[in-house]
Amino acid sequence: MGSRAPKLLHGNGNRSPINKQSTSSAYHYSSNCNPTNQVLRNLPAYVNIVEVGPRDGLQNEKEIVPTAVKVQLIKMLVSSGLNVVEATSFVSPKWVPQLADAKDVMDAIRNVQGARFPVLTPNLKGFEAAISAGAKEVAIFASASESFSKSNINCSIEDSLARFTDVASAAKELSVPVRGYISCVVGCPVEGTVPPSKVAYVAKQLFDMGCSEISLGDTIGVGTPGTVIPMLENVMNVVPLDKLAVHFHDTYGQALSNILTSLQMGISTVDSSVSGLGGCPYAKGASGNVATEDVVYMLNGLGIQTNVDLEKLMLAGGFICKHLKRPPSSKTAVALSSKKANSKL
Ligand SMILES: CC(C)(COP(=O)([O-])OP(=O)([O-])OC[C@H]1O[C@@H](n2cnc3c(N)ncnc32)[C@H](O)[C@@H]1OP(=O)([O-])[O-])[C@@H](O)C(=O)NCCC(=O)NCCSC(=O)C[C@@](C)(O)CC(=O)[O-]
Repeated sequence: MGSRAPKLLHGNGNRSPINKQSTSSAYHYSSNCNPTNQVLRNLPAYVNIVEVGPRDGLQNEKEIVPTAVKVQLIKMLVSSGLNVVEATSFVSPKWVPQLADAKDVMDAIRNVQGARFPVLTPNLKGFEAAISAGAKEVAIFASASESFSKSNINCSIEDSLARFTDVASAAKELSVPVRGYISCVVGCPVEGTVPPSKVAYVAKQLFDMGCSEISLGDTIGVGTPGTVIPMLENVMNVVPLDKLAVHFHDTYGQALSNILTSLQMGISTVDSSVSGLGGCPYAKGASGNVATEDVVYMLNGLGIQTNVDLEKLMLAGGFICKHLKRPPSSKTAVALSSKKANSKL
């Protein structure tokens, strides 16, 4: 069913609006990529970045981040040009206390223009609360690993799919788009290797229930191109390529290579988290998401449009890291701050 032919090729024009990107030489080394190069020619001309920092990035933080700081972070991310910012989750506050202020966050960003603000909803209760709070898009989150499904949402994969069918039907009635996540697409902290066929099975279920996009999450960051390619091939056999996104954590430093591989296979939607914040509270040992700054830096280098101004994005990363009392941790922020420090010597 899924076509392997990439939709957006270098030099083929673009469906998405493109703002001016930062071209300051400190932030951007211009691309000399030849779009006819064999290796590069399947790359998309535009990559849609789904910024998950305010949700995935913060959900694991022990100290409660004040609502005003979350709202300021979201506003700074939007002003950097990111046009999809996952804002929060309508989950049980007992399970994820950090996001107990979901309604307040949504109230505060109600009038922010220029971006979509999807939110996570694990069940109908969460969906109804999200819609009452003004959410226009939601996301449901399944797993390809039985053990992770139980630890993350306290039910089996099949039970979760039944719950998500209810959410997807309620969303359809209101014409609310639903994103479907799948966790543990290559590995599970308990079960180890996850078979690609299992990921494809869950992906097909989510697609059939009406998900407009399916994000494939390497929750514990164990994937390499060697495991990501067969997983994507299996999923692409059952879900159209343009409905797929990738979501990599960077535990083993493989996230950017996995993203590049995914782009070469025709994916053009990538999740990432400002300053590499994140980690799932129910995936012990998993490190943060790939940093949005590093994704943008790589895409700039490849001459791929993103809409994102790297300089403004780094201000957002600096802002949240200052609040969390830790240095910005994207490779790009570290490199540019040491470059600045050296230039002052
Ligand atoms: C799914 C449940 C709710 C089941 O939790 P449960 O305890 O099995 O559910 P329950 O139906 O028995 O309800 C227990 C209590 O929670 C309440 N409740 C029930 N639902 C809600 C709701 N929506 N909002 C607020 N409250 C809710 C419910 O009202 C009740 O309250 P009580 O009577 O005890 O006072 C729970 O397990 C949960 O909230 N889990 C969320 C875990 C989570 O957010 N994990 C992180 C997100 S997934 C992720 O990060 C991975 C991803 C997406 O980024 C991709 C990747 O990297 O892999």
